[in-house]
Amino acid sequence: MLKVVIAGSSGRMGHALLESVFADPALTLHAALDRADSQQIGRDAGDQFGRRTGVLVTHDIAAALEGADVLVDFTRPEASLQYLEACRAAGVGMVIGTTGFTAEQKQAIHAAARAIPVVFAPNMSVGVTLLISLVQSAARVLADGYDVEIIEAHHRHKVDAPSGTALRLGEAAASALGRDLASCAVYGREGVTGERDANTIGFATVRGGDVVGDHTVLFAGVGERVELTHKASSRATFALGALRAAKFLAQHQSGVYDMQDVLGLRAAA
Ligand SMILES: NC(=O)C1=CN([C@@H]2O[C@H](COP(=O)(O)OP(=O)(O)OC[C@H]3O[C@@H](n4cnc5c(N)ncnc54)[C@H](OP(=O)(O)O)[C@@H]3O)[C@@H](O)[C@H]2O)C=CC1
Ligand SMILES: O=C(O)C1=N[C@H](C(=O)O)C[C@H](O)C1
Repeated sequence: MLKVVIAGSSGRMGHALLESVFADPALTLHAALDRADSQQIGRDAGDQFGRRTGVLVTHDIAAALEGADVLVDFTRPEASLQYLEACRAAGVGMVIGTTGFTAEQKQAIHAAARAIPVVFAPNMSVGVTLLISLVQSAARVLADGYDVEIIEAHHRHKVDAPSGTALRLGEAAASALGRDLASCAVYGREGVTGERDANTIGFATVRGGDVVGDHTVLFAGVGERVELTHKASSRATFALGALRAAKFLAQHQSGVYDMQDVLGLRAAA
């Protein structure tokens, strides 16, 4: 049985992860972590599902990692980096689903992954992992005369924009087109913007209600458009992917992996 620690256990993804761990006989909940000031501290991690697990929610990271196999993190960048340092010190692998990292914070993840295995992906669903490959293929075919725009929609509670997935899709399109996303991205438009620069990749963000996560990559040419869309209807898809990543880590050495590695799609990318 793989012993899993869930960070951010009282969050939206924390709930989805706990449910998926309880449903998988190959996994056992080793510890559940939350903020020191969370009202969940000291309560049974199964309380919100009407079950008794014997695992009390804690903020003691070092104690939570004792004897653990993997930590799964869907929190905020500053919390993820604290968990990462503790995982590095304890020699425990980590699945990072959190989004919104700066370039420097991403470098810190790569540095820690010299010592421990890390799966780091802004979207753990099978569908988005496939979408990344489809976008790369489409961008190669539609390299000339097609404008690339990325549209994403999420629930009203999301704090980062554009979504990590939208940025990853933008990187996939940019690399297939031989561009650098940092210098060609346009994040929203307002006022007299002038005509569209053909070399840019545009991003548009929608926030509202309970949208789990929609992403469209639009290739707009003259006389036609190609739209590649993924819509998540349940967080279970992300949780199942993250737990698949946790099992993958148990078989791998140090390094940074993504969901293409976990799903064995790397060669096809
Ligand atoms: N890779 C993927 O497939 C997916 C990634 N995500 C990403 O996962 C992250 C979490 O999303 P979601 O579950 O909706 O967010 P929530 O806000 O619902 O949950 C975040 C959890 O992290 C905790 N947390 C926040 N800040 C800290 C901190 N400084 N120290 C310790 N714990 C902290 C929160 O505690 P508290 O409530 O007390 O603040 C909460 O338990 C986001 O970055 C999101 O973009 C989401 C879905 C899929
Ligand atoms: O915050 C969310 O909810 C999600 N965040 C991820 C992202 O930023 O890409 C993935 C998913 O779309 C849900």
